[in-house]
Amino acid sequence: MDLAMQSGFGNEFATEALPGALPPGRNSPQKVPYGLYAEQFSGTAFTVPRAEARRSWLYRIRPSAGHGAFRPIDQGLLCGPLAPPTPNRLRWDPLPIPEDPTDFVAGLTTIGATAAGEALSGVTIHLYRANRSMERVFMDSDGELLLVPEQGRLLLATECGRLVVAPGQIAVIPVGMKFRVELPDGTARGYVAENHGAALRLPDLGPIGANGLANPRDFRSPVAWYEDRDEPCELVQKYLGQLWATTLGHSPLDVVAWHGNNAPYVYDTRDFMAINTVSFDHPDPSIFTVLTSPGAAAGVANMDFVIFPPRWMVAEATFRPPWFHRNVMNECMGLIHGVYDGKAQGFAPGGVSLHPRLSGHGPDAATTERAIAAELAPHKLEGTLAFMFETSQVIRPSAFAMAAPQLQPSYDACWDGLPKRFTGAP
Ligand SMILES: O=C(O)Cc1cc(O)ccc1O
Ligand SMILES: [Fe+2]
Repeated sequence: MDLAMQSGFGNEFATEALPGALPPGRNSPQKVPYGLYAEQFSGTAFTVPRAEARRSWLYRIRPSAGHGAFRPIDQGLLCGPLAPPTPNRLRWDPLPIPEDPTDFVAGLTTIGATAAGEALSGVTIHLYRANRSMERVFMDSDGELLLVPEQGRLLLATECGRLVVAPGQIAVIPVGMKFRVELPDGTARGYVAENHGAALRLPDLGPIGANGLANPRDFRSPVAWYEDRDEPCELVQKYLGQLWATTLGHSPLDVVAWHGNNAPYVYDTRDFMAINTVSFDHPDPSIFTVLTSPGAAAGVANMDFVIFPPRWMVAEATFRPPWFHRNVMNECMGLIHGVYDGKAQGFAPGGVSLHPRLSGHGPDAATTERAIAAELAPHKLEGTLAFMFETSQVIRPSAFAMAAPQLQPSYDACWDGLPKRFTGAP
C-alpha cells in the first residue's frame, strides 16, 4: 500500500484532501471553505515554550463536540490491576493471537505500568494482538501511543490521514487523536508504549554532530484524507485507565484539511544510522535512542525508545555482548525478529522482559561463554531487531502478566552456570 506522505519530524505540515479546503491566512475564519468546521487539537498546554508546543488545526465535516455521553464499557485485559512491585527480573514468552474475533482495542493487554491507570504518569506498556479490523474508532486521552509491530501490518486511519506501519517500523499517535486500526494481513501482534509524559522527540546529538541516529527527514506523516459516512460509529475512549464509548451518527475521521505539528508519524528502523565503537568497549545503549520523552531532570528520561538494529561488531579486545550491569533506570525489552545479541535462548519474537532498577543482568550464560571464547574478527549482526522502552520510574507488572502461563518460571536460571573463573592469578 503506497500512501502519499509528508516527510520531516515535528514539521508545521499543511495538507488538504480537497483543493482550497485549508483557509488561507487565518486559523478560524468566519466561513470555512466547503462548509467545514475549524477545530484546534492541542497536544500541549497553550502556554508551553514554543519549542515544546504541539497543536494542529483540523478542518472537519462536523466538530468533535457533537456527541452524547460516554458510557463505561468492558476493557478486557487493558489496564487491569497492577501486581505488587517486584525487584525480580521477569520474562514472558509471546502471548498468542486470540481465536475469538478481536480488534486492536479488544486485544490490548497491559503488561505493566509505572502507575495505576488513573495516575496518568510515566508509561504504561501493553501488547496488542488482533485478528480483525476495527469497525469502531479509538482515542486515548491518557497518552501518546508508540506502536511497535511484531507481526502483520497495521493500517492506521487517523484524523490526520492514513499510515501503514509494518514490523521493523514504528508509529506514534498523538494523545487524544482518533483512529481506527485495520489489518491488511488479517492478524497483527506487537507492543505499545503509552507515554503519559512529555511527547516523544528526537534526542539531542551532542558531540555526534548535526546528523545521525534517527534523521528527521525519515519520519513521515500522512496527508489529509477523510471519510464522509453518515452512519452509526462507535467512538471508544481510554480515560484515566478506563474504556468508555459513545455512538456517533457519522465517522469522526472526517478531517478534510489540517495544518500543524500535532500529527501521527511512522519511522522505519532501517533508516536508523547506528553509531557504535570502532575501537574497543561496548557503548551505553543510549547510543541507539530513536525517540525520547524527557523527564523533569536533565538526561533522566520519562521514557526512551531504543533499538538494537543489525550492525557491524568490530570492537577489539572487548567483551562484545551487552555487559553485565545494574541500571538505575528500568528496562522493558521486546524482540521483533531474529536473536538478540544478549540472549542466546528464551527471548522469542513477541516476548517481553522486565529488568527493574538496579537488578543485575546481562548476557545469559551461553552468550557469555561464547563471547569470552570468540575470535574477534569483524562480525555483522544481521536479521535481528530488538528494542527497549527504558523508564526512570519502576514498571509494575500487571496482575494479569504475573498470572499468565507465558511468565517464565525460571528466567533467573539463564545466568546459572557461569563458572567461577577467578584463579587468584592475573
Ligand atoms: O539489558 C539489556 O540487554 C539492554 C542493554 C543492551 C546494551 O547493549 C547495553 C545495556 C543494556 O541495558
Ligand atoms: Fe540492561
